[in-house]
Amino acid sequence: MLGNEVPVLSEFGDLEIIDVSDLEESADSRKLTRRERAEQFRVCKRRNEAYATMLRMEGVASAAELFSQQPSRTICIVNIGYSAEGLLTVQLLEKAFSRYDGFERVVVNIVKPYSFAIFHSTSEAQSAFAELHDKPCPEFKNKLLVLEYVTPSIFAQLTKEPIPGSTESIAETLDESRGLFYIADFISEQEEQTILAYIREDEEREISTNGGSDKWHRIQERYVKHYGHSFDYQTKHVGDVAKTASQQLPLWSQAFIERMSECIPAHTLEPDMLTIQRYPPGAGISFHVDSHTAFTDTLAVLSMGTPVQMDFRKPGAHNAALVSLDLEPRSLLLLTGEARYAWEHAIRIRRTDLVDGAIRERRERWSITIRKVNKTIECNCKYPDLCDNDAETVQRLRARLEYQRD
Ligand SMILES: O=C(O)CCC(=O)C(=O)O
Ligand SMILES: [Fe+2]
Repeated sequence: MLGNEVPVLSEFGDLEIIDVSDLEESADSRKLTRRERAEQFRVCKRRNEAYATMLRMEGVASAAELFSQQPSRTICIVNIGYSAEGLLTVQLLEKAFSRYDGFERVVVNIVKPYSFAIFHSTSEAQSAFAELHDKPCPEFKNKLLVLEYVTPSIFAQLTKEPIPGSTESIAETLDESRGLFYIADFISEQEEQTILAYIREDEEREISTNGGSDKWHRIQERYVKHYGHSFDYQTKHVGDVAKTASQQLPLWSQAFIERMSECIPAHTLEPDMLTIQRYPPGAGISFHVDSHTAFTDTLAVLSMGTPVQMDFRKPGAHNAALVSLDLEPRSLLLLTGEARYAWEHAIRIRRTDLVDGAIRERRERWSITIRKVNKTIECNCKYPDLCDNDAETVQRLRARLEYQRD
């Protein structure tokens, strides 16, 4: 068991992020076997990431702004929050902390991968801290808990507590007036089955004609396949043509693309790129805005299989408000204008969604995203927060385009 041998990463003043490669040289790690050392690297890396995520989400540059050097009755669990365990997180944390005298409650916010445990008194919190910090926690598969004392007044969720999964804290809404269109039952069940059968058929054909390999690419836990153009996940722009399943959109997509245009004529898309994504249960896509300079205004997402919750947030805001939208199978989502350019969207990586107070298990989901490539690689939107028009990578892509034109 590694226990206390794992280096402590948080130093006051500034957060000290340990370079995991330094561990190789440390006297302690030399006594460990290769396997133990690999495990130590992994734990250390995860811990670095947990601190960095918390700083980023709270919008602060240094750990000293978040954590208190003095013990307090409120403990932050830096590396456990609402995530893959979904609502269970609350119960598991309660189980872990309620073993100690003076435990009052845990606070978990559905948007945050960290959480808080509150005790009646500072001395009771200190006893729990001493027992739990940096120790394997049986409730979380023996993960080492990373704890810090905090002053509650600086965390919005400790002063005003949203119920996990509730939408009460939403300060803004997204609707048609802001460019979000949601059309339930855009295709019928029969059409959904037909499209899924075409997807399977294409895969079988690829395997038989490509010496046993298909055109799916794995991105984190999900699988993607591109038609028309491929996508480069580094540059967030059009990628290598060899990575497409075909340079044409599939024939079977024509009918629903036409229907899309009829549905909302003002947002006719004339798409030249189609991406199929397959999400096994628990998979998701992290918060992002589809590059402004890579694609034109309207983005369309057709959902199939199991329903899933999509979250939207405005970037940069301290304790960003979240808007959640349930994407039902067979629905079509259109993101245009403000909803497309000024909000980030994500599908959280977790196995359950909380919908109307009930836990819903996720099963397999497919989505088809339809876009038009922005040939100029330029954007002059009025939403600069998320605009990549001036990004160095984009300037380089534009320069290359001009060079090719000359
Ligand atoms: O799969 C989805 O529903 C959304 C996918 C998405 O946001 C994207 O590919 O940019
Ligand atoms: Fe997206």
